[in-house]
Amino acid sequence: MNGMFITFEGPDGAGKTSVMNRVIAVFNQEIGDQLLVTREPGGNKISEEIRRVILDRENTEMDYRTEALLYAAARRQHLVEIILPALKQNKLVLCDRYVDSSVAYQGSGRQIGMAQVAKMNEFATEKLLPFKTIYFDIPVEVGLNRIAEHRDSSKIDRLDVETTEFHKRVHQGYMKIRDANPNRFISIDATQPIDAVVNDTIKIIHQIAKPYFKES
Ligand SMILES: Nc1ncnc2c1ncn2[C@@H]1O[C@H](COP(=O)(O)OP(=O)(O)O)[C@@H](O)[C@H]1O
Ligand SMILES: Cc1cn([C@H]2C[C@H](O)[C@@H](COP(=O)(O)OP(=O)(O)O)O2)c(=O)[nH]c1=O
Repeated sequence: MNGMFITFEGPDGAGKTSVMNRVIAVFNQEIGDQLLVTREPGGNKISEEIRRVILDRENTEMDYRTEALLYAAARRQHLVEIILPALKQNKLVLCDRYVDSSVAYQGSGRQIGMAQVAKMNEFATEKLLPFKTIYFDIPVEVGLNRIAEHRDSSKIDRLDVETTEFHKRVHQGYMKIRDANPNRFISIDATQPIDAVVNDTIKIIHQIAKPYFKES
């Protein structure tokens, strides 16, 4: 497999989406169509439909294992339709969330078990992991406060309305994944002002993906 696969991970409200949008603008100038930016769950028709089912606030009866399976199904389709073709074309792929989100949210947050969720996702991904994962490090309360302060209430989804306890377990899950993968995880202080977070992110990606930027 060619190309380079990098993921963004972190709790809700860490600023991944905002930073990703700013980073796209810069990298588009620098490497143009060598770049593919995408997000989970979604990015293609089938995965977007699954995403709508998962995040619908009306779906209160959804079983936690169903939720985990749906994320894995959306992930599989997104991998096959979007990520793998881009990697085959040697692209730099930046993806907002991937397997670590399931292990942290469903495995730890929902308490299904991190090892089981990781195992189930190995089936979905055929064990493809990112080369590096940029972790947006932020205390749970700071992330949740950002969402409460800024987000349009019509956009609040089924996971945003979860309890602080749930989000704390998600955070603990991320800490365990980070400790178990010190070579893959690179942490960014996501509590900084957005300009600083964007600069750190760009600097790190320039470093990890040097060959893509050598002519820019
Ligand atoms: N560094 C930052 N400082 C303050 N507010 C931020 C920062 N980054 C993002 N935000 C705000 O926090 C909210 C959540 O950010 P978002 O990018 O959607 O996070 P995520 O995608 O990680 O859930 C948004 O309203 C955004 O404007
Ligand atoms: C990919 C993935 C996301 N999620 C959750 C995290 C978010 O709360 C939600 C995705 O919604 P999204 O609006 O994309 O959130 P964010 O901007 O924070 O990335 O789904 C899981 O629980 N498991 C997963 O495998």
